[in-house]
Amino acid sequence: MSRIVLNDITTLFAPRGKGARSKRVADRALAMADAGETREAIFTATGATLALRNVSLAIAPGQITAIMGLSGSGKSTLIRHLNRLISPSRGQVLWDGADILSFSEKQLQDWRRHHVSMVFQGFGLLPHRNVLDNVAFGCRLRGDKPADCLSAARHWLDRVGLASHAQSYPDELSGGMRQRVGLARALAVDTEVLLMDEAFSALDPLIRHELQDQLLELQASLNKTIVLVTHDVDEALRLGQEIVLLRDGEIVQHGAPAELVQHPVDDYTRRFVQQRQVVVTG
Ligand SMILES: Nc1ncnc2c1ncn2[C@@H]1O[C@H](COP(=O)(O)OP(=O)(O)OP(=O)(O)O)[C@@H](O)[C@H]1O
Repeated sequence: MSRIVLNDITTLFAPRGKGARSKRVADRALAMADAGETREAIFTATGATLALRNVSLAIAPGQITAIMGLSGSGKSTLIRHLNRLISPSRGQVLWDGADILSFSEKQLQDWRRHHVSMVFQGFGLLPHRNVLDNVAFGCRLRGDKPADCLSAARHWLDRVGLASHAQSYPDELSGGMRQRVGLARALAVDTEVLLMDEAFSALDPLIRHELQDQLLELQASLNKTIVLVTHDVDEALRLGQEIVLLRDGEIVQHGAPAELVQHPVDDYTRRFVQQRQVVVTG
């Protein structure tokens, strides 16, 4: 059963402003969204961007879910709801049935440290700490014993093929190596859920491919719940066991890769998956 569920999420980014005015704008934009107005119409009338509209999604446990869609379709906004980096204007984000939007700051911090980690596109490494300390960082932050964190860090550095670079600093590594460090750091925290926002996008195609293979190899034994955002249809189809296709903030289709390829629900989905080069069977 899914531990993490988005329940009818609608998210607006209102123009900067204060108090009553800002609330009036948000209410008007929500009313327009409910009336089925387009994003453009809502933006023109209110200045608010409708990033997600009525998104409901149960994340498959122990599998890789790939969120794909064009630029601006709402992918990053969606994944950031899963660890409450962004809160919706309306709707619920449930963890084992409890709404994480009602968590206190302390509960939220504890929950993130124990259950959900994130790998970013920009690597997010600490420049003044060596690779080993960077990998151990999330585990240390959680308050685990330093020796345990270092031992986990060594283990994961070894698994991503960077054991010999433990004492290097981030600026001494290539982009691909830095992303491996980011991945090792997320794995060293050993959370059940791993969020990856365009984690491989900045890398050149060959290295990207290599890292995708590495992720698949690791996942074969880890069986983590992984949610990854990508605008690259090949990456989504290679890695995802479940694919969620977004358009203009709405889920157009959600299913297994073969389902999207063989039974696209509309022309948009068909055109999207037709760009692929990978072979999808099943
Ligand atoms: N902080 C923000 N303030 C205002 N608008 C925002 C903010 N973040 C995102 N948006 C808008 O919300 C919409 C969805 O953005 P989002 O970043 O989720 O899309 P995306 O699919 O991840 O795009 P990309 O692939 O280009 O990163 C876009 O129209 C974007 O301009």
